[in-house]
Amino acid sequence: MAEPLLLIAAGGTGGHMFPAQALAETMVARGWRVKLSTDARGARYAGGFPSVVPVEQVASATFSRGGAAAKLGAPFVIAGGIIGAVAGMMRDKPTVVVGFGGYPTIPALAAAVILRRPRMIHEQNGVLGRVNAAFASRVDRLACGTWPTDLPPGVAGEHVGNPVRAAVLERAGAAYIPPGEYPMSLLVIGGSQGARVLSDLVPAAVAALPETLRERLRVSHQARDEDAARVVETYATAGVRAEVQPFFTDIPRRLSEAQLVISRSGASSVADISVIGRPSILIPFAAATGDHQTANARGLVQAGAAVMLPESALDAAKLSRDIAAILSDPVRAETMARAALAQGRPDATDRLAGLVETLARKMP
Ligand SMILES: CC(=O)N[C@H]1[C@@H](OP(=O)(O)OP(=O)(O)OC[C@H]2O[C@@H](n3ccc(=O)[nH]c3=O)[C@H](O)[C@@H]2O)O[C@H](CO)[C@@H](O)[C@@H]1O
Repeated sequence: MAEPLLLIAAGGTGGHMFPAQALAETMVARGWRVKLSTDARGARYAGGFPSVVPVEQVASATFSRGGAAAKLGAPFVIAGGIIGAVAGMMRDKPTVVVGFGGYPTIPALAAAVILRRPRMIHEQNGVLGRVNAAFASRVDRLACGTWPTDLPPGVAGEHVGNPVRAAVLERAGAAYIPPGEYPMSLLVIGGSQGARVLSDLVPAAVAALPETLRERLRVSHQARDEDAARVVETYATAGVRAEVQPFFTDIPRRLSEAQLVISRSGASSVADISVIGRPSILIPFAAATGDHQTANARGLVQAGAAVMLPESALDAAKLSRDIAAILSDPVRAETMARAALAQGRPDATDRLAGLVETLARKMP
């Protein structure tokens, strides 16, 4: 008998593609054949998938970007995509279909509904994205990366967690050194694109810290290129040692060395902070769809692992007080670190793979 086939459908952002890649790697290792369905944007990330995974490109269609013509044409592009996906699915007969969110997942999920193939969704955020919400009641399983996740009435989700990178897993639960009378590390990250608000507020907040704290601080600050010069200058004027980069490629190490993390609450950032287990101040991106970054932060906040500061009510003075409160209280910082670790799901990929295999076993 041929190996079972998993069809993975994922949209064009890193936020959807990275967890999809983690599942692909695990299923290939478990002896499955895997196929990826994505659009041109997503295909840019396909190089990270195992080389045995063929990529089927669907036409991009979105209602949220582009001009009026693109939006008017989107239903036709999607309908064409569904017809193509039905034909492909009749030929390939995938054992299971998994969608990771984004418009490019519509053809594969719709074809799976039409042809009654076993199907599931993985939602990374604490609020369902538009496409995942549309299919939530039409799939066999709904796996959630964030917990709790806001779900429509009558829809049940299962918490599996968000897959994290192998380099993060290597430092899962690394020993935490609480703040003290020695050099301390503060990590400031804004997600894959960086975040201007953190460059506006954090250096000024750090500059306003009591001198005894300031002189012991070592800051790693992710700043967009256009913001870097003023960030560097504010830290230098305050006499604070800081390393400023547009993207740190060694985040797992910096996270594990940090006494405190200040971050946006994108799904993977929250997952990384939890799996390694560090105290954090989270500043959700207010314009995210359905305010999902606030929902992403909720689990850590409710567990006492993080302080959430909404951007609308935030200034450098308030942020400075919150940083000082955590860095001056090693017992609290250590409790927060432990609470973060308890929220981590280092086994997220395995749990997701387990759900796929359970669905496959239910096949007639
Ligand atoms: C602005 C926006 O809409 N962002 C969305 C985007 O997040 P976005 O892709 O910005 O952010 P995520 O937090 O999900 O992932 C960022 C990843 O980059 C890493 N990192 C960060 C900084 C750095 O210097 N180096 C580094 O390696 C983080 O540790 C993390 O692993 O997709 C996520 C998943 O759907 C959503 O939750 C976010 O709301």
